[in-house]
Amino acid sequence: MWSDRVITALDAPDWAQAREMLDRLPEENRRVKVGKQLFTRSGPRVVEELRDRGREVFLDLKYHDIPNTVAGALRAAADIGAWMVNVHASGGPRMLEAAREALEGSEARPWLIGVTVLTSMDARELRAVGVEGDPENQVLRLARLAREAGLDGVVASPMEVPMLREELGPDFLLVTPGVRPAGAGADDQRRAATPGRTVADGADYLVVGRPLTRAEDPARAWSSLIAEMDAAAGGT
Ligand SMILES: O=c1ccn([C@@H]2O[C@H](COP(=O)(O)O)[C@@H](O)[C@H]2O)c(=O)[nH]1
Repeated sequence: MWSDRVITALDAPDWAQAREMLDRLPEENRRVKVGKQLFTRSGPRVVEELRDRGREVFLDLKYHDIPNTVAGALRAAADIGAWMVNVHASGGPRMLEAAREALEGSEARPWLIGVTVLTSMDARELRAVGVEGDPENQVLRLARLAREAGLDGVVASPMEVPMLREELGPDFLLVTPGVRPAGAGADDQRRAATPGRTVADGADYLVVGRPLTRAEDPARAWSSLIAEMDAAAGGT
């Protein structure tokens, strides 16, 4: 079902406004993402409220710290019932391995995903933090690290999906923010593509925020997103 492949980013200032966002979207939108702003303001009860409403929660806190600290945070994320969690792959192999080990034996183990290069960054910005070359090379390097450490997949932009599929095979999860319907503004995203292209290229999950949550009619925006995904996959 295409609806299960969309993760809606509930980027709201607090739970009351996140709930309003959710209420304007169809019930079939089962997968949602809680990020730093909402979690920092309203805390773990947001995950509980969303689960009570039948939603699966990608807890997008992008942990990036020493191995021991990341491991502890991930155990806490699993305890509160996150369905998907993530860490920055640039935290390095020992941190990634500690992350994987921390989740072993969790009652309901969340998917563990590595963030590669933020979709807001282009080659110029990467250079500013000391990484030469184009984002694709760095994405591949970090995705390989994530896979070697036993993570389930990576966050990357839609533009890297064909390359990652070819290099890492069909079973490694590709989670893609930076999705923009044709004609929509890119906002602060720099490596973006349309939902149709993202699906046709083989992404597993599309993370979509503002194009849905800031649409005048979020339910209509949802329907056209799903229709575009369906058409791109040949109506399967
Ligand atoms: O590289 C990344 C990693 C995470 N994100 C998050 O995804 C959503 C995208 O929201 P839009 O409104 O559709 O741009 C947002 O919550 C980011 O924190 C990302 O964009 N890029």
